[in-house]
Amino acid sequence: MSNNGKRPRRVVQLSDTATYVLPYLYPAELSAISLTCKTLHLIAKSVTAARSSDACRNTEKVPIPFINSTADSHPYTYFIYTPTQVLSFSDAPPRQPWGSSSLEQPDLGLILPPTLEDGSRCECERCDSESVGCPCSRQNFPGLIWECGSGCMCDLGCANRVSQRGISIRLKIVRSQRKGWGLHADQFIPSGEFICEYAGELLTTKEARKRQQTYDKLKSTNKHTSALLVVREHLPSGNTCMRINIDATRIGNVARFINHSCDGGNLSTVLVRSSSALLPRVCFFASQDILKDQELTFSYGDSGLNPNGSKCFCGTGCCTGIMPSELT
Ligand SMILES: C[S@@+](CC[C@H](N)C(=O)[O-])C[C@H]1O[C@@H](n2cnc3c(N)ncnc32)[C@H](O)[C@@H]1O
Repeated sequence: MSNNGKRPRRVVQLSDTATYVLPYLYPAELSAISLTCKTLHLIAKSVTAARSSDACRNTEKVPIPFINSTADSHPYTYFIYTPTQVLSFSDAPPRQPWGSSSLEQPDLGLILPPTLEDGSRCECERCDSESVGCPCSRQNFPGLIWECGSGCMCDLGCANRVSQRGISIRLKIVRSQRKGWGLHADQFIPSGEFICEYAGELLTTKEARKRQQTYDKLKSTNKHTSALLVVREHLPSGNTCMRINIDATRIGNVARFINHSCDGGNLSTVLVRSSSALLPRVCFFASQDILKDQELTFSYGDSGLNPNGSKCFCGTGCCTGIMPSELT
């Protein structure tokens, strides 16, 4: 026996440990550590290559790469990936290695029991014919869709769960000089196709206002873009409006890269409600046929609301020249 009769010690290589630890680092930490030695430099380089090859960190059905052929050399934008909405983190969000989207949060789809409506029956092909209260039997309105959810008898294969299966169309995140990153089609997308959810941290209005103020200050440095979306749902009574604040700046999905277009763009924003879920999810569907390489855009709102907003470069015939921004 070697090592004076003791059990041989496992030699932990620097490269083994670094390969495990470096994917957790923020970009500034990664670049600092890559300066320390050749081994760490090579590992940091491979982490950067993995990050820029798939913004979704291997968690969606298809990779969504960053593509930058402008003069600046940003290989990617760093954010924590979540495929769906999460409750807000008051402190810094947890670190996340590439290839993981778990944020250890309660399942927002299970907050409320399903609302049962007497006599309503599920009509989708997967649900049990005896199930009641299934959203299949509810009426969709413009801008609102009812989908089956965890309160139904069906599984994710149900035809009435289109927006719950993640992203399956080919997309890419392309950098432009004036608008920064933008989400583009990497295949033909027919009108009506589900694109993706607007995933991010769900904020109270108080927190949303606080963060918007911080983002507005940071924006003046020209180095920071934020992705705080405010959507209002008009409740059936007609008198009440529910405000949903989703911040994808620190934690989100690729919807955070969708730029504004004054002509309304080629995406429609739809609220999707499902059984057992307290809050609707904000989802994007193609509002027209979209060609490969075309940029995906939607209207952020009415630019007349904030005449001091920043410059718009949507390039459409009806461009107002000013980006809409939420007056919080
Ligand atoms: C939700 S982010 C979209 C992704 C962003 N372009 C990026 O690089 O991360 C919103 C920001 O993108 C930029 N942006 C979006 N649409 C734009 C437009 N039509 N013209 C100029 N800038 C735009 C603005 O800086 C805005 O604050």
